[in-house]
Amino acid sequence: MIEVNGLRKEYGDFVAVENLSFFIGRGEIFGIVGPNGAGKTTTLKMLGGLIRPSKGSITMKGLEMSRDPVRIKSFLGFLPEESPLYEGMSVDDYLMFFAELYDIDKSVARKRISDLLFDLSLNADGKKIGDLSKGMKRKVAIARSLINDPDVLIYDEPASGLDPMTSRYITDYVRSLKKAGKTIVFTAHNLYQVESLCDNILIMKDGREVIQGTADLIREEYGKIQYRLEFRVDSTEEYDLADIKQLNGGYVIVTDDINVVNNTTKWVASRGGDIVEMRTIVPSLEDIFLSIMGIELFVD
Ligand SMILES: Nc1ncnc2c1ncn2[C@@H]1O[C@H](COP(=O)(O)OP(=O)(O)OP(=O)(O)O)[C@@H](O)[C@H]1O
Repeated sequence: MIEVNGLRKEYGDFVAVENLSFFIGRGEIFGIVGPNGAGKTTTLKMLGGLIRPSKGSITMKGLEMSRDPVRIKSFLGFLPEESPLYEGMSVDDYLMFFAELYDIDKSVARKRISDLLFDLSLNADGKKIGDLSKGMKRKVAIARSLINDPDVLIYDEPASGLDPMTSRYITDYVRSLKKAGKTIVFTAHNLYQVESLCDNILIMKDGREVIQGTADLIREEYGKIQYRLEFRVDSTEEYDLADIKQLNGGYVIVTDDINVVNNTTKWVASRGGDIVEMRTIVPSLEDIFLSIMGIELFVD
């Protein structure tokens, strides 16, 4: 459904996205995660045809974005990170306004709007958009992204910054959109959300791919079982088996090598020290993500 090859985006001298390639099958959910500034929004904007890549190609349903942007946009639904809404309009008028932009027949639009409001549990009671809660505004933006009944949805952090209930609701709603056959690309900061929703995940850092694949593949590649050994000895001056950290008057090592654990245990015993605790840790996707980002885990 979507094929991206060698995508690059420069802003002046700054390269925001570099050599990104991926493939998304019909009806799949593809999640892009990465720290602030990783290039996620820039990537989505290129996918949405809002900005032009400096290099590389985007193909959707066999159409090339650089050649057929208008045709592609007719089957796209784009949800920006922050959606400017017309605050003075009612929800119905606002959605009808966008339906008209898409040239949708009035009676079809009316039915679609009423279905969307029902599906999203969005009862605005005739209020102006400006008077709605943050979660309701997000739902209005989602409804707008669906007004043309698109096949492909590009959602920038659809559920972030919302209360847990609305966030959960939107996550479940995205899942139901997949069931309805939509292909979805979205960015998120919440790794649990990504893992629960996505068929494939792309982790980005500094504009580049770190890894992509299923959550299981990422776990296999980066999520080796870790051993955490905490011990006490008088001095670690002669210890050179692993990186060592001081903690609570003792020492800790974290390693994926069981031999290091065994040899450290022997070394501690030979120095007359004590093992305080030995445990194994199966990293979650969140742990893997943080460790890819260079954050040291499991030491404390
Ligand atoms: N119009 C622009 N001009 C110059 N630099 C830009 C522009 N838009 C984005 N950037 C830079 O490109 C980099 C990637 O930005 P982008 O918004 O794509 O990151 P992101 O991964 O979406 O971050 P966040 O999680 O904070 O939304 C950042 O360093 C950003 O400052």
